[in-house]
Amino acid sequence: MSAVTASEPTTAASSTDAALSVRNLWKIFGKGADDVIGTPDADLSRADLKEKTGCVVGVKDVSFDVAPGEVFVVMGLSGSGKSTLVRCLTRLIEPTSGQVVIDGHDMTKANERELRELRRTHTSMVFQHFGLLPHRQVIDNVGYGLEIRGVKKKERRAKAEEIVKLVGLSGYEKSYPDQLSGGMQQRVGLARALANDPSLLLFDEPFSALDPLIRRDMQNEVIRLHHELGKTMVFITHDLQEALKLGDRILIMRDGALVQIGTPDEVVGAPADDYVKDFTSEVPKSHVLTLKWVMREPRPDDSTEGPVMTSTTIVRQAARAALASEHPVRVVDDGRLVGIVDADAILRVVVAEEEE
Ligand SMILES: Nc1ncnc2c1ncn2[C@@H]1O[C@H](COP(=O)(O)OP(=O)(O)OP(=O)(O)O)[C@@H](O)[C@H]1O
Repeated sequence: MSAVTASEPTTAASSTDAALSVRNLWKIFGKGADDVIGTPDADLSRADLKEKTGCVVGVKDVSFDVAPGEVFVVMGLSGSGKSTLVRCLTRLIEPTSGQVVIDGHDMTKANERELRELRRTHTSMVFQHFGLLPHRQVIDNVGYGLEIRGVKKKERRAKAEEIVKLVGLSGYEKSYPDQLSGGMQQRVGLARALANDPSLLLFDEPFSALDPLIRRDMQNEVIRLHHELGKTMVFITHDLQEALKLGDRILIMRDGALVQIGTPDEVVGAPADDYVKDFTSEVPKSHVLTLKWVMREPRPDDSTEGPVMTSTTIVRQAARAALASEHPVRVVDDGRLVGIVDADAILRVVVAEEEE
């Protein structure tokens, strides 16, 4: 693409104001795991390390920050380390080394008691297999976390009822989990996570077991809840479409290591390597790429009469107006002309898509 792609990779929050800050996180499974980090063995590939020491790398020296209110997606193939990573954040799996800070609290330094408290008050997790209590009604499943925290029954009920309504389960308060469909059970899972009012919501492939249509509904539900509540979310998935749909930014993992972090359009527009390129090859580019990826430098002889759009406009949304105009699109950010998009540039993205 003859595009002006000059832009800094999206900046994450600096570690001081981040909702979640992860530094040099490692998880190595197996005997002698503690002795690997800091030695040349740590640089071996996952397969070579396993052959030499019997240890398996789950997470390999991963660092990133998540900004407050951000939806941060972690994706990768099966075995790439996503579940291990998300479990290390709250030390459901004990990291081998590294630092995890949630809302200014160093999870990795906390003692057992502090850790339990931090988990309860700052995080909630939504699992693939719901993890609901079968002998409890919906309302009591939703209020369970509050009960553990010692919240009085009346207050618990009121909060649970409010959240049940929020996730669209009104009328099902007295149902038991096995009386609900998979999608509804996962709504209960979501409600239970939200009832704790965590600052960080963790999702571990929550919709993987659902039918495609229900899955789409639930993704939309997450988007809606995010708009309403603005919670910081870390969302694990192996599905790129899901990652692109939900993520403000996406972290791509392979063999435990971080391969790329970027916004959806960065991952699709400038894949870091062939692994990411393979993932993104099937993605309809016009649905993800923004004008930033197809614009060229302005020239003095450019028409000043074309439609004006921002560089973050998705190509598909720009296409109709761009193609209907006799003049090229003027890309203007903060009152400044930053680029020009010719009809050709739009067509190249759309046509390339049809050829794939
Ligand atoms: N308890 C364990 N002991 C040894 N190896 C483990 C353990 N748990 C995970 N692993 C290994 O760590 C690597 C990462 O696994 P993990 O489950 O985190 O990947 P994933 O990306 O979440 O995969 P999936 O999508 O299949 O759940 C894999 O090679 C796995 O076999």
